[in-house]
Amino acid sequence: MSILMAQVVSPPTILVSVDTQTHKASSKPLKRTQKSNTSISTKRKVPRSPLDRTQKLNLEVSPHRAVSAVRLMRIELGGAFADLLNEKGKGSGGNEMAYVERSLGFRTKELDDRDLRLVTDVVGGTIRWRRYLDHLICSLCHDEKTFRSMEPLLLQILRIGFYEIVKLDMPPYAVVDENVTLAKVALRPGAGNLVNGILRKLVRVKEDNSLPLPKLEGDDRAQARALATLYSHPVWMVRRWTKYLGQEEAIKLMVWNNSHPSFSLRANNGKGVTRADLAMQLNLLKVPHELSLHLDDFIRVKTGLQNVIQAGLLKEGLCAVQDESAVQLIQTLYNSISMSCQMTSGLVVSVVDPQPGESIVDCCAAPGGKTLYMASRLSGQGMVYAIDINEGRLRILRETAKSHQVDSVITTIHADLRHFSDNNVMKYDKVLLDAPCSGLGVLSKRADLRWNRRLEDLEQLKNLQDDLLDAASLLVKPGGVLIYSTCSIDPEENEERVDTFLLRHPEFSIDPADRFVPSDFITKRGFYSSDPVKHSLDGAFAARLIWAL
Ligand SMILES: C[S@@+](CC[C@H](N)C(=O)[O-])C[C@H]1O[C@@H](n2cnc3c(N)ncnc32)[C@H](O)[C@@H]1O
Repeated sequence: MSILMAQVVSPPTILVSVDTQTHKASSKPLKRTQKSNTSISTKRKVPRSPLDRTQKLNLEVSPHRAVSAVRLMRIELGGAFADLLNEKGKGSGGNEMAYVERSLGFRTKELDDRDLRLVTDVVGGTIRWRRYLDHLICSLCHDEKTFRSMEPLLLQILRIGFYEIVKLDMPPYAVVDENVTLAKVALRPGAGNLVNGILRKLVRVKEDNSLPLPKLEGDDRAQARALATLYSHPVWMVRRWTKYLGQEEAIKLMVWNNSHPSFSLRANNGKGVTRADLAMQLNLLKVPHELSLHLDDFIRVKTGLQNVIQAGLLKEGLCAVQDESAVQLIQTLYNSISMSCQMTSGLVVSVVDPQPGESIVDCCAAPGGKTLYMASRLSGQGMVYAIDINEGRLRILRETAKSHQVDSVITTIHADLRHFSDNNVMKYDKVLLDAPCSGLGVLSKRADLRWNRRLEDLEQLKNLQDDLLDAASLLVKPGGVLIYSTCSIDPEENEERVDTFLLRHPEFSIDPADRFVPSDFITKRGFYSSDPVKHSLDGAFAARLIWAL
C-alpha cells in the first residue's frame, strides 16, 4: 500500500482561519470615524449554562454571514491576518460559532462545508474588494456623513451584502433579507432598516446596469484614482504599476490579484512520497487538481484544500502547501514585515540547484519552505544552514523538518544575519538570501496585504535588502554562488538591488539562471522572474551571482 493510502480519514469540515496579529494602520480609500460599539474582545468569559446558551441561539441568522462579519471585524479592528489556511483547525466551525457568540452575543447554527466555503469566499473577496465596495456603499448612502460615521459592524454587514450581490451574483433579495436579519439581531432594528434601504438601492441600480462607478478619464492622477476604485487597490500601487508596466498590464495584474488563488502541493520526496502517490491520494479525496507544468514534485489545487488538511497529509509531512514560483511554506500565521514574503517558492530552489554534498546557507530561512525543499534535494548528503532572526518561525521550521524527515541535513541558527556574517569564518558553496520584501508578487494569496503595505515600506525594505545582501555575500566561498530572491515584482526590490550590489561587490558577476529553470522565466539579463499575469503563478524573482575565481 502506498504510504499515502493510509492517510485518508473522514471528510473535511474546516478550511479557513484568521489570527489576531498587529498590523499597521490600513490605508483606507474613504476615511470614516470608527465608532466601535460592538465588542470583539477575545477575553474568556465564564461558561454559560445550557439554558442560557439555548436562549442565545438564533437560527434566523445565516451562519456564514455571522461568521464572516465577525471575522472581518477582527481583521479590520483587531488587525488580524486573513490567512486562508490553518491546518491546526483553529478555523473550525465550532470555534467560529463560539467566537460569534462572544462577539455578537448570540449563536446560530453550526457551519457546514458549504458555509465554510462561503466564509472563505466572502471574507477574502470582501477584503480584496474593499475600496470598490466602500465606494458603492458611500455613493448609495443618504449622504457621505452617514457612510463616514457608520459603525464598524454595520459597515461589514453592508460590505458582505454588496459583495454577495455585485461580485458573487447571489440571488439579491435573499441577500437583502439575510443581511437585514443579521443587522437587526446583531445590532438593532434601525440598523436592519438602514441595511434594507441601501441594499435595495443597490439591487435597483444593478438591475438597471447603472452602478455608480468612476469613469476612466482625466489626467494620470484621476485615472489612477478611478482604476484604484474599479480594481480595488491603493492608488500608489496603481501609479507604480502603471509607471513600470503600462496601464493595460497594470489592470491585468490587478485582475489577477483579485482572482481566487490556487495553491500547490509539493510531494515530500524526503519521505518517499512521489507526485503520483500524491495525485492518487487527491483522487481518493476527490480534490480537483492538475500537475505542475514547471516542477516535477508539484500539484496545483484550486479548491478542496480543506480535504487535504483534514486528511492529515500536511500534518504527517507527506506533502507541503507551497507555491511553485518561490516555494514558500504556507502553514501558519506570522506577523512582521516579512510576513508578506511567505509565498515565495519552488522555482527559486531550482535556481539554487542544491546538489548532494553541498553546504548551503539559507539566510532568511523561516518558516522554511525553501530550506525544506533544498534539504529534500540533498539526498541525505550535505547540509542546509537555516538562519533566521525570528526564533518562533525557526521553531516551526525545525518541527516541519522533523515531520518531513529531512532534519538530519538541516541546522538551524537563530541570529541576525548582519551580526552572524561579521563573526563567522566558515564559507559555503551556496548562499540563498530570500530577503524580506514588500510581497507585491503575492497579493492574490494575501487578501489583506494591499491595504497594509505602504509606499514608505519600500524604502525601508530596500535598505534592509542591501544590508542583508552585503552580509550574505561574506558567507560565500570563492567560486561559490549567492542567490538573491524576493516574492516581489517591483524592479526596485529586484534588479535594482542586484545592480547596486554588483557596484559594491565587483568580485561577483551574474550567472544566468537559464540552465536551471524553463527559459520562459528568464529575463534578458539572466534573472529568474515569474510574472503572475504571464505565468499564472505568484510573482517572484531570483538572481544567481557567482564569485568568480
Ligand atoms: C521572505 S521571509 C523568508 C521565507 C523563507 N525563505 C521561506 O521560504 O519559507 C524573510 C525572513 O527573513 C527573516 N529576517 C528578517 N530580517 C532578518 C535578519 N536581519 N537576519 C535574519 N533573518 C531575518 C524574517 O524573520 C523572515 O523569516
